[in-house]
Amino acid sequence: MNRPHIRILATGGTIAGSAGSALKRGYRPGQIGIAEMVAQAQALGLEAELDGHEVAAVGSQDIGWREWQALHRHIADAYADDGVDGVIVTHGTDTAEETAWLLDLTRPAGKPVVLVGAMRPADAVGSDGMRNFANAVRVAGDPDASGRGVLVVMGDAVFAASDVRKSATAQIDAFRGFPRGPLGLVNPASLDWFGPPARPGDPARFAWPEALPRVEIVYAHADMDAAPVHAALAAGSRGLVLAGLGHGNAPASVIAALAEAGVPVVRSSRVDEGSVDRNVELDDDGLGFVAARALNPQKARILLQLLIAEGVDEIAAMQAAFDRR
Ligand SMILES: NC(=O)C[C@H](N)C(=O)O
Repeated sequence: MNRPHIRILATGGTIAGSAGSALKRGYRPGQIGIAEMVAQAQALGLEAELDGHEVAAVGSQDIGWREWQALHRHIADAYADDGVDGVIVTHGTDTAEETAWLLDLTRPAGKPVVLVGAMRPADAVGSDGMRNFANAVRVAGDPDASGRGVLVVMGDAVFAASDVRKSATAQIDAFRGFPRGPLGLVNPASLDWFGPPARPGDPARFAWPEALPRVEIVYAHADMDAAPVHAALAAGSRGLVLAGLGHGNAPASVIAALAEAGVPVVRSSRVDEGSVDRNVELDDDGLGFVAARALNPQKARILLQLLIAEGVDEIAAMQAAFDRR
């Protein structure tokens, strides 16, 4: 079999991070250039041809619209290039789930697109970066990875963009999938999928938007008032996501302010696990809210931004998009 040709799009993150000493805790993300990373990977003898582009060199806390536009364009170029079999995006782990989900919603489920990061910088004792990278090469080069949407490879597991979430601040095993766990397990020598691709041949769900509208997340807590809702609206938010208590709840004064906000409101939860469903403790039909279902607040925000950008304004149509995920 021919060796797959994989395009690496580098954005920085801890996978390219350096502390300057194996024993230092402090480090800076995005220090190792793509040429060096590709050379290190090739020295492992991976069965793939790699070419690299540096899209950015930042911690993913600084990733946003500019980098997303560039990634989307580079991935479209890779799709159009018959010589490229798959794409890897090296990315910080803090916002990997948001980038993966945005790309997943705006790209057809064709050639594999795999995000990969690391929890420890490249020069740390027991660094996970090169192992995760070698795993990502195995996934991106596997024809069976296509038709699964954008994937995230971390900690020897492969996750779907819709499910993946960072759920630990520092452990190597920081990523989980909800409601589905991993789609497969991977190591540098082997890859096992737990089922066939769910979306073979699926087109993109959304066209790439000209801009993303401002959507704020309101984080709920005990003894809260409606000031954050008013502040978000004053800042020009065109939609709101509630990172709610439990099943997407908030104190009565906050719910009243959300119902009167005059912009679409999606109820999600600050709790890490479980779905937020319609009309359970709150009358979503009467209040005009959308239930985020299994999407966490940061991913609900991206979906709401795309819906608003596309001109969708009916609550039922928005709810249908969240029901489908
Ligand atoms: N582990 C990491 O990659 C964290 C880093 N702050 C980033 O997201 O870029």
